[in-house]
Amino acid sequence: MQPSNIASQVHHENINQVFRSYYQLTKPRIIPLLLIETAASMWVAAQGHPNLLLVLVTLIGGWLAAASAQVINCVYDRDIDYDMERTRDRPIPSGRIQVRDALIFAGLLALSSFTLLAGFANLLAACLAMAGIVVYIGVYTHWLKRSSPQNIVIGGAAGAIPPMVGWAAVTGHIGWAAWIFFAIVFVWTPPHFWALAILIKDDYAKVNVPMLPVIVGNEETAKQIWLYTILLVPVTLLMVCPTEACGWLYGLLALLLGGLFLQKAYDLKQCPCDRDLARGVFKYSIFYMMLLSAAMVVDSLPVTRYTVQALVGFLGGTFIS
Ligand code: HEM
Ligand SMILES: CC(C)=CCC/C(C)=C/CC/C(C)=C/COP(=O)(O)OP(=O)(O)O
Repeated sequence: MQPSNIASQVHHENINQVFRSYYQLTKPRIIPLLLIETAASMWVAAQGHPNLLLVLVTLIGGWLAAASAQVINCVYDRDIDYDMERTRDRPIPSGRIQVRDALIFAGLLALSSFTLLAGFANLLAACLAMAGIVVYIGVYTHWLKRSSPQNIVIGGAAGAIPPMVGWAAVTGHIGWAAWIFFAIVFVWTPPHFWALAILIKDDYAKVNVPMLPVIVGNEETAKQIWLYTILLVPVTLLMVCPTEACGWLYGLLALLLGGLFLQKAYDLKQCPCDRDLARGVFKYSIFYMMLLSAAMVVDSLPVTRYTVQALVGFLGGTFIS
């Protein structure tokens, strides 16, 4: 190969590496679920037919805001990320990205998110996305993560904001159903995170981050996971009654998915040191939120509503006659 070709190949690989590092800084694997919730909320708010261009714009705006929040979190936590095995290879602790560059990147992401949402959705959606960044950084990362075992209970409010962004983008206000979707994610977050925290508590203990299992042990954490899961099921049903934002198909699926969640959380409560059970609850929590969101979308579609109505009418008629 010619020296000039080798130089150009090396140059391309370096550029790819830089892009990859900035992408990695946004903790990209977490964001899709936040966007799935945002989209589901938009489908429910628009009763099954949201403007698809608005959905696209809102998801891009939501992605930019969540990415900005994660980049600032990576800057703030670079000291502990360096000390934890799991996070040592992140772009800042491994020296691939400088703090100043990361902050500029985060600023540009937040600015693009605000501009896009304010310009093409509405100001409320844009402000809510910015509130998500403020709560995640101010309340969770700065205030509570290193000082309280309840850090993710209160700080988890940040992760519950995306459905509100979606609702606001469609309706221009925050309705009751949007608050209930917020509550669903809020109550779901402790089982989601504490199950994982049982698995990685040694890492957190090493850097003095008081995650619940580090402070109270696996048994009490598993009990708390169980209690939050019990609370989660009725909260999901509030979307059906009294708000009537979702129909009975969603209600049925929410019960089914919630029942499985309860089963897994109960098994973990019985054997709090079983790492496979903890991993099972963590993985299921993600699957659960995806399917619950999908259930909201399917339920909101006009075709589903007609079919369920017809079916209820038919069964009712058969039953009466
Ligand atoms: C304060 C609240 C939360 C905390 C502390 C938390 C913490 C974590 C942590 C530490 C991981 C492992 C990530 C890694 O190894 O890099 C994780 C994974 C994940 N989280 Fe959360 N989480 C929270 C809320 C949420 C919310 C609201 C969502 C979305 C609705 C979410 C979705 C996910 C997903 C999808 C993964 C799996 C990513 C993968 O495939 O590796 N999390 N979470
Ligand atoms: C609307 C909007 C902008 C919302 C943003 C909400 C958001 C980014 C939620 C993510 C929560 C999360 C994955 C925390 C990871 O905890 P950690 O950072 O303590 O995990 P670590 O131990 O892996 O660093």
